[in-house]
Amino acid sequence: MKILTSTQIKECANQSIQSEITTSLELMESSALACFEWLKSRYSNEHNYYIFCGKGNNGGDGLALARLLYNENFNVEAFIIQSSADFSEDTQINFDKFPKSVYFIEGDDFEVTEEKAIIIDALFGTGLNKKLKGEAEKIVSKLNEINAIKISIDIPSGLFADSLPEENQIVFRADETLTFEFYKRSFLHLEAAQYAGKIHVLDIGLDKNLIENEKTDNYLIEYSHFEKNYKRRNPFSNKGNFGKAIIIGGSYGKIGSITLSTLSALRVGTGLVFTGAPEYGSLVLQTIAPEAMFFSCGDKYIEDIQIPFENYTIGIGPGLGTEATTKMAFEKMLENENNPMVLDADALNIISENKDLLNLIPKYSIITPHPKEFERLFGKTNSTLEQCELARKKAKEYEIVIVIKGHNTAILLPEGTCYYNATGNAGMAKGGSGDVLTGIITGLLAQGYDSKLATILGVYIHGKAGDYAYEKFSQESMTAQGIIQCLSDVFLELNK
Ligand SMILES: NC(=O)C1=CN([C@@H]2O[C@H](COP(=O)(O)OP(=O)(O)OC[C@H]3O[C@@H](n4cnc5c(N)ncnc54)[C@H](O)[C@@H]3O)[C@@H](O)[C@H]2O)[C@@H](O)CC1
Ligand SMILES: Nc1ncnc2c1ncn2[C@@H]1O[C@H](COP(=O)(O)OP(=O)(O)O)[C@@H](O)[C@H]1O
Ligand SMILES: [K+]
Repeated sequence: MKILTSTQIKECANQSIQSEITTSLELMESSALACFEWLKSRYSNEHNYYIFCGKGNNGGDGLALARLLYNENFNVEAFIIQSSADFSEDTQINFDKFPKSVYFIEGDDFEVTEEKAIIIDALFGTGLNKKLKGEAEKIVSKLNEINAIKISIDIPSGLFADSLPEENQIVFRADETLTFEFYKRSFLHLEAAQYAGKIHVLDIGLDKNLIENEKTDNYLIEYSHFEKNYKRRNPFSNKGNFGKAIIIGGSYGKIGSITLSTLSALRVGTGLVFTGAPEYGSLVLQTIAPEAMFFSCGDKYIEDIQIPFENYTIGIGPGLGTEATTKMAFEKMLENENNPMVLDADALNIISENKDLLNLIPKYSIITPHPKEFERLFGKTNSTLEQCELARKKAKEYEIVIVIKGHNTAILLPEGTCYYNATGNAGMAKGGSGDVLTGIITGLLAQGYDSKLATILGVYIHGKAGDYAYEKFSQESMTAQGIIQCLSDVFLELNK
């Protein structure tokens, strides 16, 4: 899914209107209708709906929604922010059409009975031009204190689509946001996402051809991406058709991480998986992952990396350690390899201590830092959006794929595009989840997916398996091994 800026979204709406595909009033009605249908499918008319509206078009959506709810006998009260601004043209029409009287409010002079209350935030949408202050700030502050179900229309009031809020900025805190046609980019960054709650993208009937023509460098990964690019297994194939993944890592006390990566590479369909680890780990690896082959790279730590065959894809880093001999072995390996590989964890920590090594990373390799590892590699930034933009620059500069892991993992490609992921959950915020991702991406790369696809599909599958593990085991009880187990659910779904 494309992620467009608020200006582009407005442009799409304007063009739909100019080409007489729709009128602005019809767009408002269809937005309100989409919200109404969504609400109706989830909440009964036992609730009391308190709809807070501004005088712009976001408020118009709110007033049209209030009318639709009222006409179907829902309990609705509409509140309108008292301000010197006039209603926008369409909002005035919807204000006139609302059959009930409304409350004009200033500051905190309004009451909401908390029991069974649903607060709908239609104060400001994408037309907000600066931070909330004065009366608007007071209203939102009070709404944030009320104990009720809170739903924002299009975007939480006080938030911008294309930039992030500062600390202490007043923003409506929604449980759910009903956003129109596109994810706003800010929803994919922690600092803003905390205000938006669960995001639901509603179709309001904007012309899909116009959307198709809009240019962007930011996308959200969707299931269709996976469906379209997934390579089905030919019935006549043999193990030689599905690549050789070489997983390298592990050290004394950290054999578990390389075992997880090995199991993950096996579970995404790789033809042959080899694990290069210290001798110390061979028994564990051969017992837990008997399908993989083992080659020794040292005693307790990795000291020398000699890969005993050709045509392979390396994934290196989990549990690798940063012993002096390991660093040397790693550097030597980087000097000798030319094919794209996956670099994670300690492989990145070693590079952080010697930035010249960045230049040795083979083109189109994939690095998978979490935000702290990214910071150690490329420096501090003031926000996750700035970090993402720095990653875009670095991905271009070194011609590598950078995966910044987190709730909404961001993938930055050498050509300058960013793909965000929305699968996964907080049950994955545990040691070992990242090792699974390394194994998945290495396995896909080994099977002949190019670096871009291996990463996009890998990150998506990893989160999706995490979501299945959540259903099966709960967020608390799921483990990295549970994620690996649930990879089969993802592939079964795909093969249905
Ligand atoms: N473009 C689209 O595709 C569509 C947009 N719609 C709705 O329209 C919204 C955008 O509407 P508008 O552009 O009218 O803008 P908004 O309704 O977001 O806000 C504009 C109003 O807020 C006031 N305002 C702006 N910044 C303020 C601030 N910091 N403090 C106090 N007042 C402030 C302005 O004076 C104006 O009255 C969207 O978020 C969406 O809800 C939908 O109705 C239909 C389709
Ligand atoms: N709250 C969350 N929501 C979604 N995914 C998450 C969340 N927390 C962690 N993850 C995912 O789990 C993985 C954690 O990786 P990482 O931080 O390297 O952990 P480790 O090194 O312990 O395995 C990443 O892929 C990340 O995207
Ligand atoms: K809003």
